Amino acid sequence: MVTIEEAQTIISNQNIEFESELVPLNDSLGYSLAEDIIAPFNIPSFDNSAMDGYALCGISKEYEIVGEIAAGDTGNISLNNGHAVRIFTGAKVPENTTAVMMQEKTNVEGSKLILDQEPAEGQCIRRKGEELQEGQIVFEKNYTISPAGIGLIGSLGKEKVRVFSKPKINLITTGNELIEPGKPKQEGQIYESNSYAISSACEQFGFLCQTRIHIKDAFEAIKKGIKEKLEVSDVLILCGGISVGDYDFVKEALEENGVEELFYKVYQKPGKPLYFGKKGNKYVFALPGNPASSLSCFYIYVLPFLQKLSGMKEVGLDKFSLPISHDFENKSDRPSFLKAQVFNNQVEVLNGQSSSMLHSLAVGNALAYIDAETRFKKGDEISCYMIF
Ligand SMILES: Nc1nc2c(c(=O)[nH]1)N[C@H]1C(S)=C(S)[C@@H](COP(=O)(O)OP(=O)(O)OC[C@H]3O[C@@H](n4cnc5c(N)ncnc54)[C@H](O)[C@@H]3O)O[C@H]1N2
Ligand code: MOO
Repeated sequence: MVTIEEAQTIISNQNIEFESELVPLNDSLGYSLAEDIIAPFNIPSFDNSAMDGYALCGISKEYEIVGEIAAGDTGNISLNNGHAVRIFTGAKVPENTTAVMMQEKTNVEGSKLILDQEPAEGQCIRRKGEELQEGQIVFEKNYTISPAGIGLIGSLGKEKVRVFSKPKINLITTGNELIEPGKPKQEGQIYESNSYAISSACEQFGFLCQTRIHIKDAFEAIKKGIKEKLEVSDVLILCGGISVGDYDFVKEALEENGVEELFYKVYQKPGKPLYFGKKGNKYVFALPGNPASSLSCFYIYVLPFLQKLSGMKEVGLDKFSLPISHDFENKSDRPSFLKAQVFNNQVEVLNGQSSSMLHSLAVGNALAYIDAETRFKKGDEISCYMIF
């Protein structure tokens, strides 16, 4: 049995052999860069107008309009003192432009342009290189690509980016009592639901569970399933059958497949029988079958590991310390992750904390971490991991 901190340290200390791939920019959201992105040219790459209006040469209140430049025009026009050209947002400003005046502050009389006020030098001009200079590092390796990041990389003219590959994940659920939703249910059976919760939690954070299979509580079948799925996985997630019952075959089946145990059992509630192991550069999490245990363990242990494997710098759920909105006593002798709701900068620990109960996890948005046998008074600060 290890502590929560020990388990987290074992997970985060794994030496990872990172793989990278070239992906189309459009598919790169949520991936982490496997190389620095360097600006191949200045952004903006030419001085351009920030407004629809007039490019002006010299400081005055009256100008002669001598032409027009639209966005995308490539011509090289040069202005003389007292001249103005009609210009539009994003269009290249002519040489010798002193300033741009937005059209709302101008009056046109024939070819004369009359301003409400004199322009300030340089106003409404976006200068070449003011955002990024050629050769500058735009994003460092390990940057996780956001929508704005995709936009900026696109503006550098790149159509593909080299990113760290995301882990290949497969999921095995076990248990004789479990049947697929949609099928008729007999007394003593329950619907299999953990695979839905875990695979969608993967998706929530940009990971894909390649396959989900279900195996009955039969040692040989579980052993065979692990062998097959381990071959095609970077991370194999099992769910159920990891405790100490006569039909809990997962740990032994992992051993027989040559998986080395990195830890088994964490002093926590829920999720005590959590298992983590490895075979070569493949990793296995065996999550306890109780629905709230498996999903909590996914969030606290599996997610940061998947993110680490994907080359992310910041891993794990967002964590905040917030005041609790009511008195609370954790009666458990184990440190606990409690289903909670963060609202208006306060934390409410929800009813229905049993490891088998998903409703509180489904309507809540956080896991509140509380030490064993601890009392909280309303207003005391409590650590919250945000799950949504
Ligand atoms: N004698 C002991 N018994 C148990 C201990 C213990 O220390 N000593 N630990 C308890 C704790 S804590 C947990 S958590 C569970 C975990 O057990 P398993 O990982 O072996 O899970 P199962 O027994 O297979 O299932 C537990 C529970 O969850 C339901 N389940 C399982 N898989 C699914 C699924 N895919 N979808 C929906 N529900 C699922 C299953 O029907 C059981 O009700 O062990 C305690 N026992
Ligand atoms: O640790 Mo178990 O997950 O309490 O039910």
